[in-house]
Amino acid sequence: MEGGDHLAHERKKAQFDVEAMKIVWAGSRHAFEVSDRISKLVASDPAFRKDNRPMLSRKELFKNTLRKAAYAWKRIIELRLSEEEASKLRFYVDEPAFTDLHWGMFLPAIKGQGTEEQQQKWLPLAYKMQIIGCYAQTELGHGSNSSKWWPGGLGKISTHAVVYARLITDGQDHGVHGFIVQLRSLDDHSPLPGITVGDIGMKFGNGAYNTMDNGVLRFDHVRIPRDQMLMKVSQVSREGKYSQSNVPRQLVYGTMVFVRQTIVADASCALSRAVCIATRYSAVRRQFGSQNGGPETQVIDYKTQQSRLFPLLASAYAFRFVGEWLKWLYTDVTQRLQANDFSTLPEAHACTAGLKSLTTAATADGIEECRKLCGGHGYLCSSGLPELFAVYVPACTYEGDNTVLLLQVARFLVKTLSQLGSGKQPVGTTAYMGQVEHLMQCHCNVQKAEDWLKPAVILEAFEARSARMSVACAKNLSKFTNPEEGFAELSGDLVEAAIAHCQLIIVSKFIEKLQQDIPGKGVKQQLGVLCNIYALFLLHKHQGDFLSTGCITPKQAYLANEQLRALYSQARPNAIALVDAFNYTDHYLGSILGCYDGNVYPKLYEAAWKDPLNDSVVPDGYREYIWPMLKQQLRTARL
Ligand SMILES: CCCCCCCCCCCCCCCCC/C=C/C(=O)SCCNC(=O)CCNC(=O)[C@H](O)C(C)(C)COP(=O)(O)OP(=O)(O)OC[C@H]1O[C@@H](n2cnc3c(N)ncnc32)[C@H](O)[C@@H]1OP(=O)(O)O
Ligand SMILES: Cc1cc2nc3c(=O)[nH]c(=O)nc-3n(C[C@H](O)[C@H](O)[C@H](O)COP(=O)(O)OP(=O)(O)OC[C@H]3O[C@@H](n4cnc5c(N)ncnc54)[C@H](O)[C@@H]3O)c2cc1C
Repeated sequence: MEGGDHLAHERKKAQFDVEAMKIVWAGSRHAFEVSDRISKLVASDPAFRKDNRPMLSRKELFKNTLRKAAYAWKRIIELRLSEEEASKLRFYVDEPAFTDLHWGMFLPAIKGQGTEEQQQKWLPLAYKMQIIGCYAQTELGHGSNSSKWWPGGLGKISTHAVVYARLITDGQDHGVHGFIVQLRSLDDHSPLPGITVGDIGMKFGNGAYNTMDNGVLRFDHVRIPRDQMLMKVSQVSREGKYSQSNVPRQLVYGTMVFVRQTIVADASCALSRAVCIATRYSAVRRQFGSQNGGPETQVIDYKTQQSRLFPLLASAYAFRFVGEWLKWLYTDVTQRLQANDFSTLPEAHACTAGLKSLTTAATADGIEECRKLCGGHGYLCSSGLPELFAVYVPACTYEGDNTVLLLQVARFLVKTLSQLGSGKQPVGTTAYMGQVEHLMQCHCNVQKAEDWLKPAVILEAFEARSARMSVACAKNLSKFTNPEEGFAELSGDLVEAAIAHCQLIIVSKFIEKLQQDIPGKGVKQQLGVLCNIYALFLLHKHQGDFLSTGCITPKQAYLANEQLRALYSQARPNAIALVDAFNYTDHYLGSILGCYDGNVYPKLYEAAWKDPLNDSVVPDGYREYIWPMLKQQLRTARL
């Protein structure tokens, strides 16, 4: 079948209103309209072409990114795009660039940690891109005293950086503070005296994150004017006297709370993109199983394919909703901080750190699973999956290594439990710890598979598992005379307790979403199926935790799995429509396997001939290397 919509028969199977689901996915009608308009704007502009990325050398690739970034900025100004529209434009251009760090970290660091005066001086310059900044925290070695290593945008482009370094006055070390430092001349871009700066080299994958100039930076007797220390949290007077404002020191790390929150929202985008490709292709691909000469089976109909694919589809939706909630939490904590209420900062830190860790790990693994779900063709660059994986996977490391972040969550959980004794009632995402006595001894009430569809049953099982794992850690910790030693010794268990807590957050926010009014025929019902798939898939995957803590019985674990299989069958007819609801353009997906019309094979065939190797029938190098070898073989054969 040439042309036409090869997935039309699949789209007809949908049991819900896809247009209404698009609004739910986008967050609101307004968000949908902005996203739809900007995605089409980018897709229709040849200046944003990206299919040639894997073929370009590093220098060509980087220059191409600079061109795109400058062109995007020009379009933002010409079209008078709002901040929301501009960030959508960046999203659909789909190419990491120095501008990400400028807008995503340099500006927020000044906003969060600069005084009013400092903000007035630096923000207008940064907003007009008259200076370009990056965020320089990580070191080559360790200790905030060797070389900075990794900051994006630093290597070749940034004129300024917010540099994190130890502040020492009168011989006293006051710990790490942020400083605005000019790195390069605003006239000829050469590094200022005493500054050594450059790119750290090629990274994983062709194209991918190599559009970014991650950099190295060294200082040799560089003087930073006193008023360029970010002084909202602490100050140094003209006389060199150090003082602290009446705000928690942890605000120095506030930029990370902001960025981790955006990374969670971004995880749902990356995962949904991979899932969209794998789902469409699974409906197109047929392999084996034909009976009486009929067509072969669509691979999406294999239960094994469904049990690998549908939990990822459900996770994409789950991460979307938890990302939405996290955005609300971040806005709330920001408003509180402005009113000098710091009470929710530890929770915001724990939630952003933990959810960043969980969602990026699941997304990175999920993209790779989607590649495998597409069989051999998934390994072709034209599937879009290799580049997506290569560009995404560092999210497990940047903004805090995922294990290090889970240990931050574990500290927060242990602290929360220890405060129960003093009568402090836990709130927010740890409110369930207030019921710890009940959760330690409750019994799951599931008797038949359908009982697992009750939100209260699911929630109690996840709460009991999380509470019991945290309490077990706290009990074991109390056996150590040195708490830090105990924490180090038990860190493996603590990480698992943190994972259980974060999974509970994601499950509970999905359930809360379903309690809202959701318009559109069948939309809520489909989301209910996905929510149950997400929860029961986790329960099945981690059944060791649920069983060993006595939260469920082996029979109940068996029933959960039985229910999960039934849910996969319910999701099957809706699968294509559920990925159509992401509303991704073919340009954004960048994948032949995931193209909207499903016309995969002719496109794969055509794309192969565009590969530079096929420019000539006989390749370069044939005369030099192959021809002499063939001749040699001929001579040997005659002998
Ligand atoms: C108009 C155009 C628009 C265009 C728009 C374009 C927008 C584009 C947006 C793109 C978004 C950006 C893209 C991002 C790309 C990625 C770039 C990557 C950047 C980085 O990686 S930056 C470096 C990040 N580094 C880390 O994350 C290090 C991880 N380690 C930590 O986080 C450590 O905790 C620490 C280093 C911060 C501190 O360690 P330390 O040992 O000194 O302290 P503790 O861990 O013991 O903690 C002490 C107490 O402080 C609390 N804490 C820790 N961190 C935080 C925090 N962030 N917030 C609040 N509180 C925090 C702990 O809980 C401890 O508290 P306690 O009560 O004392 O126990
Ligand atoms: C693509 C990319 C972009 C980046 N962009 C920036 C940027 O713009 N600005 C910036 O400042 N930085 C940036 N970074 C650096 C990034 O923030 C760090 O790499 C990250 O925080 C991890 O730190 P590390 O590299 O020192 O890893 P390490 O801390 O050395 O981790 C190595 C291993 O040790 C383990 N480990 C470390 N500490 C502990 C512990 N306490 N307990 C148990 N296990 C532990 C980790 O789990 C990991 O397995 C970027 C990194 C990447 C890959």
